[in-house]
Amino acid sequence: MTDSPASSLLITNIGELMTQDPARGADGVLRDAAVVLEGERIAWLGTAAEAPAADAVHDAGGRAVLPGWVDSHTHLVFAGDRTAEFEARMAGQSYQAGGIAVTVKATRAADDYELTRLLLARAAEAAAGGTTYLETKTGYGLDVEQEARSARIASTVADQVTFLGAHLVPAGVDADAYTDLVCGDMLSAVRAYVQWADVFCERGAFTEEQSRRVLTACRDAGLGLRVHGNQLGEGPGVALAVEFGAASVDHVNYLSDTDVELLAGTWAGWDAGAGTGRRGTVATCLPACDLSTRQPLAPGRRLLDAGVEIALASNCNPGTSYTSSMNYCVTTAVLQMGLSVHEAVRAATYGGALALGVHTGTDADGERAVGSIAVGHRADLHLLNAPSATHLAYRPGMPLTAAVWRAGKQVA
Ligand SMILES: N=CN[C@@H](CCC(=O)O)C(=O)O
Ligand SMILES: [Zn+2]
Repeated sequence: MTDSPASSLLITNIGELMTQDPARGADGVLRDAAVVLEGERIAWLGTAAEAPAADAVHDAGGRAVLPGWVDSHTHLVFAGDRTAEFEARMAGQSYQAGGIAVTVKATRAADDYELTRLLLARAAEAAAGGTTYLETKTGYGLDVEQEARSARIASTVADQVTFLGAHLVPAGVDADAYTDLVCGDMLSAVRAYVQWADVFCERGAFTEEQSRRVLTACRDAGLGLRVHGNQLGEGPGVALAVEFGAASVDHVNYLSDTDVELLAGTWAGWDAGAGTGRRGTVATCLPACDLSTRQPLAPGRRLLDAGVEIALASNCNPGTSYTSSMNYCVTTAVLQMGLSVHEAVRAATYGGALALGVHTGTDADGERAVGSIAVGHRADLHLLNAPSATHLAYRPGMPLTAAVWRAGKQVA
């Protein structure tokens, strides 16, 4: 059952409130805590004994509350299914970028109503799993009209939208001519609907030179930049992302020492403890994708130890990662990537917000910071069916999401 919207809501009797607010120091955890939501924002937090009165009360029953997940990398605007490709992969075939074409065909064939319905269902599934802030991408249209349609539909559902016309060169099309199209008419057609641009810089997708052209054109058009890089082997993706000052480079499975040094260099002016200073390029790790493609897990531990800020995201898409479960990503990061629970939750909340530039302050639209629990931030909260966040790793696969508030409204 969902609460009806109240002007203020006190969530009290919280056993562990993991704020992920850097201003509270390395731990940022409050015990026996309470939070007051007022409209869309967090109005107060502190110990339950000191909580002010509110219009309504929700008893957390001693359970844990975290910031809602910030899923900073998804591809949710698609139709069709790639089960056969997944089965072939489980039987030993390797992932090839060319599989994207199967989804492009199905997506082009779906009408607006169907594509919107599918996207809404996926966004609802993500919210039910604790995701309160969602980025999604185009990239299954791959012509001017279809990319613009994907961007328009995505913008009606997702919090932020990324233009990924440079996902794959369609069969039978000259790669350089297609790159020109991405940088020209396609970019103009999507521009009104997107905040970011991305390029799949990988063998079988876009070369370094083509990626550079896409990033230059999109930067000149005023878009923030992100890169799909170093997913299937070492390559120029990370270096390009750093050169262009991209907000994030995603996948990062195969990193040279130089790649790690380059990423770490972007964070030289950042105080991770305080969450202040000059933001660098986030390394976004996608563990569900790594498992589904049987790639080595991204070296999250190595990146953190080098001083790189990381994010965890689902990469929900029909080819390499058909799940939006951020609980699963966090579980995997702890059990298999060597992150502590606190580090994994941070990467899936504050880290995602950093990767999308919404970790602090307000943006031009007056949107509030997400990914951490602090006064004035958007009231995005995830109540676990467990006394602590540790249970996400301790009880893998269990249904631990008890309730979710997005912008102050209970959505699960
Ligand atoms: N790597 C490129 N793009 C997606 C996969 C897209 C697909 O295979 O449909 C990814 O992030 O894994
Ligand atoms: Zn992706």
